[in-house]
Amino acid sequence: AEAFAGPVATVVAELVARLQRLRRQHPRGIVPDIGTEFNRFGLEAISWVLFSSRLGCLRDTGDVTAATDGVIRCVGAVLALTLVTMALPRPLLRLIPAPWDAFCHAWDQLFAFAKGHVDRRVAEVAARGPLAEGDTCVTDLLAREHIPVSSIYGNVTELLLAGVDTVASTLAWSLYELARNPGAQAALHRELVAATATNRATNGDSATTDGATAAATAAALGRLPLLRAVVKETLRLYPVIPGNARVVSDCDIRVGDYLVPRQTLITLCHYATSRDSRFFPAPDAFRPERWLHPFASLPFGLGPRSCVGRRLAELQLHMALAQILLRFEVRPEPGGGRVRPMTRTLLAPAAPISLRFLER
Ligand code: HEM
Repeated sequence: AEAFAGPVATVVAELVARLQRLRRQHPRGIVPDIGTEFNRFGLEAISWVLFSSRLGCLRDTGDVTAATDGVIRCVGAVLALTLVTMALPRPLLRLIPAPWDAFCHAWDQLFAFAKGHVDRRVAEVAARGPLAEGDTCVTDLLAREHIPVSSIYGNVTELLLAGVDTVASTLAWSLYELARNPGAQAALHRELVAATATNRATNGDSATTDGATAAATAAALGRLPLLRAVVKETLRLYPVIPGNARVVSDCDIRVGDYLVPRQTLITLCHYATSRDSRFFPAPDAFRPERWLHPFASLPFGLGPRSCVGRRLAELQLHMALAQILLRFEVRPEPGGGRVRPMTRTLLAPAAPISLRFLER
C-alpha cells in the first residue's frame, strides 16, 4: 500500500484544505456532516488507487461534486439495499420489486463508472508505452497479469464499493471520539508533533506529497503506537463490518463446550464481542491506551480471506488523522448530542456528525 502513499498524501492535503475552507464559512468553525466530506475523500483516493483517475471530489466546483456525489449515493444504496434484498424472500421480491430494482440500478451505475475509468486507463497506458516507476494503479497491476478485462471490471467495481464508506466512517468516528475525549486527542497530538519533528529532520516536510517522501512518512506514521491505537480503538467501538461469517467446510470441530458439525455456517458479531466487558473493561469508553498492549479484535477479519484493503485503509486513516490533527483541534459541535451507530450492511453513524475545527 505504501506505493500509493504519494496519491493518498495529495488527497489528504486536498481534504485538509477543504476542511479549512468549510470551517471558515461558519462563524464558530463548524464543519457540518463530516461523513459526507470523508466519503468524497474516500472516493477521490480509491479512484486514484484503482484507475489513476482524478475526480476533483474535494474541489468547490458544483458540477464535479454533483457527479461524484451520485457515485457515493450508489455505493450507499448498494450497501443499504444488500440487507433489504437479502432479508426479503424471493416471492416477496417479485411482489415488491422496488428494492431489487433499485439495488440492480445502483450496481449498474457503479459498474458503468468503474468500466469507464478502466477503459480510459487501459487506452492511456497503451498509447503511452512503459510506465514510469511509481505511476501505477490497480488496473495496471491486474492488466499486467493478463487478467481478462471483464474480470478487471468486476474486481475494481467490488474494490470501489469496499473502499469508500469503510474508510470514511472510520475517519468520522475517530474524530468524533477524539473530539469527545480531549485528553486522548492531546496525547495523540503530542505524539504527532514529536514524530513530525523527527521525520522532518530525516525526510523533509511531513505533508509532502512526492512518492518517496510520502512513503517514508506513511511508514513512520504506521509505527506510531498511539495513532495505531486510536484506529484500533475506533474500530473496536465501531467495527465498520459489524459481523462476519465462515462455513466450517471439512470436518466437525469442537469450540469450548460446543460441537460444530461440518458444513455449518457460523456468523460472528464483532460489534458484540468487541463491546463485551469480559474482554474489554469499560467497553463503551474510548480508551486508545488499552491497545498499547496487545489484545484481540478482528475488525479486518482473519486468514486468507481477510480484508485485502487493510493496508490501504490504514495508510489513509493514519495520514488523514495525522494531517487533520496537526492542523486543527477538533471539538464537539456545541449542543450536538450523542451519535449512535446503525447497521446498513456496514456500520455507519445513525445521524450526521458535525464537529468544530479550531486552527492550531
Ligand atoms: C476501515 C476500513 C476497513 C475495514 C474495517 C474492513 C473490514 C473488512 C472485513 C471484516 C472483511 C471480511 C474479512 C473476513 O471475512 O475475514 C473485509 C473484506 C474485504 N475488504 Fe475490507 N475493510 C476496510 C477497508 C477496505 C478497503 C479500503 C478496501 C478496498 C480497497 C477493502 C476491500 C475488501 C475486500 C475486497 C474484501 C473481501 C476479501 C475476500 O473475500 O477475500 N476493504 N474487509
